[in-house]
Amino acid sequence: MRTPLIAGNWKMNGRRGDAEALARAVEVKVAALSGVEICVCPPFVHLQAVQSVLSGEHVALGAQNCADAGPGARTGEIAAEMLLDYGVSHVILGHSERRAHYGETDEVIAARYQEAQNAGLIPILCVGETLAEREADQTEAIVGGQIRGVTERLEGTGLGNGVIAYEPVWAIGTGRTATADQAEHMHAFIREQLAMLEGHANASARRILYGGSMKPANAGELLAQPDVDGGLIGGASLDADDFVAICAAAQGG
Ligand SMILES: O=C[C@H](O)COP(=O)(O)O
Repeated sequence: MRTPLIAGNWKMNGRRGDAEALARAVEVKVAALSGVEICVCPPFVHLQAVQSVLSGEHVALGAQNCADAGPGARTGEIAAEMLLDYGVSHVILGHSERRAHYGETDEVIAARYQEAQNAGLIPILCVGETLAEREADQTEAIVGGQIRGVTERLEGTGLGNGVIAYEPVWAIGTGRTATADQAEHMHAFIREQLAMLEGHANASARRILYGGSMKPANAGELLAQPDVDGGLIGGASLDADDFVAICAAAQGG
């Protein structure tokens, strides 16, 4: 039984006051929900402000990245263990925006994943193909390569307690979501790949989230798919009502 996880990726949005207000609204509105884990991932500089308005009972706190090495000479980076001081439990890694704008490779993403695991954080590893790759019939090759490219570099614990997020790049922030069939096909494919890498028991226990223009209007159908175990939500996570409606759709899903 996989408990669904809905994670809000606030990306690089909002000033401190906006972050506090959004977190406060989410905290109040999700209190009545059950059977779903909920996490919000504000920008680093707002982690403390958001932590201060969350009770810790209903909404977990996530970061949007962590460093590929321990504390030391890494200007501009945040070490995984530093996040622990702010009550952070989850960390998004390998988001397509990080891959595209900052050149993050599977190698560096694996190093970040290892650091996150060593600090006791729950990594949310993002994978997904671009539109050109999909149109060239390369979707499975790309996504399978991303999964292997990180998993095969991890020591000892493998993926551990991590979560996978399938995010087709062409669906991110575009309003064009994958159909429920497209999402389920790729989630089942990812689970097959995981089974080969870490065995059936681990693969069937691992949560695989969908991300890419998930909204209240399409969340129910996507989350009803057997291999879709939650969502990584961008735009809709900036509106408390929309985000909570998606969380409600995931209850018991
Ligand atoms: O991390 C979240 C994804 O990039 C999805 O963003 P979106 O919901 O705005 O399409």
